[in-house]
Amino acid sequence: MLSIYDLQVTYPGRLTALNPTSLTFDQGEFSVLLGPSGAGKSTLLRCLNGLVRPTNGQVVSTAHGDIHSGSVTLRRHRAATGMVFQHHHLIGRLTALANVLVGRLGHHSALRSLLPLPLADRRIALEALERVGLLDRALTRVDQLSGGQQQRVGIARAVAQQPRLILADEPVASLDPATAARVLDLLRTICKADGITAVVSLHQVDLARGFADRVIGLQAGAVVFDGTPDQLCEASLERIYGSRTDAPRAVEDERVRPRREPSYAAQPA
Ligand SMILES: Nc1ncnc2c1ncn2[C@@H]1O[C@H](COP(=O)(O)OP(=O)(O)OP(=O)(O)O)[C@@H](O)[C@H]1O
Repeated sequence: MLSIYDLQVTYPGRLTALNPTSLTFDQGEFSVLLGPSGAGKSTLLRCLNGLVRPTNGQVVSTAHGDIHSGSVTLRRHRAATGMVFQHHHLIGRLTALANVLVGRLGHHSALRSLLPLPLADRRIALEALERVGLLDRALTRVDQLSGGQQQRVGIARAVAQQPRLILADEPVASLDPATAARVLDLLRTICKADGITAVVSLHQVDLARGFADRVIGLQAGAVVFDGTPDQLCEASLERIYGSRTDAPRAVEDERVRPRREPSYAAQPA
């Protein structure tokens, strides 16, 4: 569905945030990126939607080929890619519905999106809000919603985009453990129902174990683990986090979903 080949990112100042890396993300796969701060998780995610242009290597989607082969290709790839951020990136003074409608803008020309969007877009946005359980809050300003509700609006906005790919950068980092598990469960459920490929960066190992089909561990800009959650043992965590004591503490909450059988085979490291 989406592959990266020898992808490398060196930022100005010559800091290499991502060493040459090759990975393939299969259609419908729910992958979690783990790694300590500065390991390169955000850089990898931002490369996947073309927000960061790699120093070397390629990002190739089945639908569009090399995403940097032209501005139209990049625009199409981005239109098919939903983003979910830690701090939501919502407009607080606007309603939940207005924020979700932002997800529809990529389906229209810049000129057309200056006009009110068609009713069909409003229907899609309302359906997305219904799927995240917030239809009754459609006309509430998002700055009057809780953090968990705001993140569900962020997910609805990505879903309303009708994407093939969702990239989520620490989507539950600002939430309490129980809310974090519920929001992640919702994201996974929607991705699985719609066959959306998801790449999600997390700091909580337990959530990765509970929700991922595949875990990719990064350390200092290199992939040091690539496998199923079952394969994520103490030694793997040590490779990712450097030492056992550096690994984020387990989330002790019975509402964290129990591990299910992984639906995807381990990828080669
Ligand atoms: N725009 C930038 N310019 C220069 N250096 C950058 C830039 N963005 C990130 N970096 C550096 O690249 C490295 C990887 O950063 P990145 O944000 O990808 O890590 P991360 O794993 O997402 O970290 P965190 O978990 O703290 O968000 C870090 O050393 C960071 O300081």
